[in-house]
Amino acid sequence: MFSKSVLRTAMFIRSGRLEASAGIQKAVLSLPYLDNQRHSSSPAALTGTNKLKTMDELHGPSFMTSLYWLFGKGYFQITHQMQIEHSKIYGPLWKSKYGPMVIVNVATAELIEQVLRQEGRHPIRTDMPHWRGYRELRNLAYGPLTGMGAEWQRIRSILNPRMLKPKHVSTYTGSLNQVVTDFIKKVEWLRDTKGDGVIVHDLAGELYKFAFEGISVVLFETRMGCLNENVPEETKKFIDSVGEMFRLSPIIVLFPKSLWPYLPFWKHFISMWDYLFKVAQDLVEKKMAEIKQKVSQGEAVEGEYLTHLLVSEQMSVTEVLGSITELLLAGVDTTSNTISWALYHLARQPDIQNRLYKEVISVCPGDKTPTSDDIARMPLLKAVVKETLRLYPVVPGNARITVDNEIVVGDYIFPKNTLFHLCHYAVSYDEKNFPQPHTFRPERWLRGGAEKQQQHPFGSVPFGFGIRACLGKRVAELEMYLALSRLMKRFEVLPDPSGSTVKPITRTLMVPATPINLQFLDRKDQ
Ligand code: HEM
Repeated sequence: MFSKSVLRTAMFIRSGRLEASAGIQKAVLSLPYLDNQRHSSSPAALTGTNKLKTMDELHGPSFMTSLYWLFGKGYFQITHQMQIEHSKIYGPLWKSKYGPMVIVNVATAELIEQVLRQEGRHPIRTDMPHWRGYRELRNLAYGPLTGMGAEWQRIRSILNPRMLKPKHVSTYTGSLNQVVTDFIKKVEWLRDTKGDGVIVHDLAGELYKFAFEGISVVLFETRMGCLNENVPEETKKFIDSVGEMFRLSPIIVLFPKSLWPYLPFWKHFISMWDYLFKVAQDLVEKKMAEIKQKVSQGEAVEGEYLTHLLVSEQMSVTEVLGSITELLLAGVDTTSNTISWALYHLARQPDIQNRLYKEVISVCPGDKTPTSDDIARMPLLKAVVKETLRLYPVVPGNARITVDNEIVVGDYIFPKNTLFHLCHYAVSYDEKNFPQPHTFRPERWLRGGAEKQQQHPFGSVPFGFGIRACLGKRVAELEMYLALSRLMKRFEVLPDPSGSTVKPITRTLMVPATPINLQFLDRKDQ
């Protein structure tokens, strides 16, 4: 099950034919599966050299060539496609230069596994100077997205249990199901009042409000009214601010920090962050007032995520605010876009949709709403989500900086602080990993299938891997499973009659380039 090339490299180091530093030896030799494997040659040996190459020897586009690809050839918004094109030109490992920044691109499942398995104790995605810069400017705390080092680890250890432990996550099912009920009503209303009785326009936009309501109910135990007929102004502004912040982020980071204050959009970027923190601050303050009131009346203080964080006093209020803001930010268009893409494909493949419908009604007949136990008995539903995330990895290219030690990747040795760009998108479209890679085929994920057994475990890792992996994975999955299963039960989903297709673009995250419009017909038995 583990990558052959990691093993080959590791075996090679072990055989003593390689001059690697003690740090690398330790990192690679600590791989748990090393002793079980027998491979005779390393990638270096395969190329006929016993010496690892250095980063200087790695080829790839110059700064000017990269700029030409981004802005001349128009790949700026489709950098995920650029991964595929560049891997065809340069092979699975290449170096891109962006001014003073050098990025090592990694584009096979084996090599991605190698990078991730050699991570140190405190992995870093990127140093996010612009996001961290805002927090420094306003004297705010870093959250799980922007935190680093031991401080990040401390925050994660406090945030993790109630986000990732199945016994805690399953307690969110009831409130999430209420949000799904309201979303179904909203779909009916939108279709009947604005879509000639059949169409819901801009489904991703509507699901964004659903996801915002869903994550708010988990974090704050509060309904935000995002699914009301008239969405509160504050929510609309929050949505716009997240969008603007994500749009400006990749542009700002291209400039040196000293120039940021002079950029025409820097003030706008700051004001967007101000608004995001303000919304979170209002919610935290509201919750604190509720807790104080309960305490003063001698009542027991019980509640979900935010209450737990505030009451347990493991974090200061400023730290709670920093983390909650980042959870809100990370937890909305990730899930909403995935649900949108899943419905987009199910609408185009009625056979899969019908099988899914049958699976759902056999586990949850009549009016029964699904529980986490029910979801466990819906393998096709899970496969649909996995396949959607393979085709549209929300984070199509993830970054990693190796802070703790030098690492060996393929035939190369990289120094500390190398910035890797893990090309997940290119890998999930590699037909060696996924035959017919452009086709939506959930069955490739079903257990027992021949294809499943051949898949490389790092072929599609949409939530990341290791201790820095997604904090909201379990909540996101629960939310997506509940929404999709109940939508399937209630509606037959068909494509937009205009026949328009939707492509993804990358705006920090991968999002639909144009609105997704779908028809929602009542199931005959409803
Ligand atoms: C379909 C839904 C989602 C996908 C595909 C997704 C994917 C990811 C990925 C790929 C990462 C980076 C992992 C790494 O670097 O190895 C990440 C990080 C993160 N995600 Fe998610 N995510 C989703 C939903 C959510 C939700 C709902 C939340 C909040 C409740 C959330 C909170 C976070 C946070 C806080 C981090 C940063 C963790 C850290 O750096 O320690 N995500 N996510």
